[in-house]
Amino acid sequence: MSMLITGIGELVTNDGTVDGAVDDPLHAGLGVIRDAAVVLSGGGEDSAPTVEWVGPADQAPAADWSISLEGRAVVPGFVDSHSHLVFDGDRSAEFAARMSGTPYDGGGITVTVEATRAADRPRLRELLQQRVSEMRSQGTTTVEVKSGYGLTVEDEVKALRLAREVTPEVTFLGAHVVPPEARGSAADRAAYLDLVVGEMLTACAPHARWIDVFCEPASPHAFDGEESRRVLEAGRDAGLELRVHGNQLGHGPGVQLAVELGAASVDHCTYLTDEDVEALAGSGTVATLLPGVEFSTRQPYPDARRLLDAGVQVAIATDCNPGTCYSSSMPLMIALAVREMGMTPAEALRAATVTAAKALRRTDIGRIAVGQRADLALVDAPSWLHIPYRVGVPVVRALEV
Ligand SMILES: N=CN[C@@H](CCC(=O)O)C(=O)O
Ligand SMILES: [Zn+2]
Repeated sequence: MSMLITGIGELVTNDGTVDGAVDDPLHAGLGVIRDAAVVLSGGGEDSAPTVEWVGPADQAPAADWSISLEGRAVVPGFVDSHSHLVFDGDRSAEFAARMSGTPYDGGGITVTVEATRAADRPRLRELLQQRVSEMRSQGTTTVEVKSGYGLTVEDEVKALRLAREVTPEVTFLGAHVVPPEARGSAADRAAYLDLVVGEMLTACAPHARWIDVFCEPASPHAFDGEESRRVLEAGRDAGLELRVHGNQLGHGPGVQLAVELGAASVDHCTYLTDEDVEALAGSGTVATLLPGVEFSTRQPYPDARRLLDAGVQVAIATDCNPGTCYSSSMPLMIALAVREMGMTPAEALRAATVTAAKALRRTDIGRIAVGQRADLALVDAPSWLHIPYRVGVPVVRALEV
């Protein structure tokens, strides 16, 4: 079966070479076609529909079905490459305290660990599914989901198996923080790290694609450079691909380690030296910025302009989690990237789609081109620019095909 979607006022393809693309700096790199159409085909039990044709509406081929979007815009579905959706518990009071000056140091993660351990599987599944559907309703069609609020072998496996029900982009984050029961002494901390790279990794690796570590010497609860290296190397040896939480709370070794070990992405990047920027620019590692975190912790925003001008590949993601950013909204992240981090609207949209796909090493999403997955988001407006322009207004949602 094929479906023709026509009447698209503005189609963002993220393919700058596409025939008929608008030549205008406002849309630079987006491959925008006006008065466009796409044809989608396939889809069934085991395979997602794909894009079969893209171009001006007046050249569109016939298809089995046809709908008109009556001048609305279409963009590639957002790729949210960083989230922590498997959790229970409430930390809204922590947010309120931060708004009046209490700094974030990662300590509140323990509150979520306790609540998540206490929640049964159906409860966690329900919460996870609600959060994923909240994301779809704001245009996100791919999401990465981390464990990291279990921190026992059993609880980490439970989180990963649940995450796998909603996405293939599943990340083992046993090295999120040292759990409360292992904070008594240096020996307890070392034993926890042994567990993470030993029995926990063995049990978790079959359920995950990625391994991540909170590399943050500025937090007493997270991991330093050598500990992080150990986690990442063990994960790599177990067949997992690498991602890093780094340079969130202060300068540190996260970025250099991520680049050295060939991680797909290093996320946060709030505090960077010139050497960090230079290392990222010469690497295949994407810098994923999480502006909702700075919004919700009152930290300074990362300088996206500095990274882009140096030639770094920059993605943006929500980091949706109960501590540093309980927002699932990629449109909000785009607006913050534009307003607070020096990105143009076009750069921010690419960061939320095609570059975020790179942060997940995915080539089948993030663009609207022949052969790509048919992951589209519908903008209830004549231009994609309404995404940051109408901040806080639900103008974009995943297109159900
Ligand atoms: N920084 C580490 N982890 C999360 C926060 C987790 C939490 O506070 O619950 C983050 O990405 O910001
Ligand atoms: Zn995170």
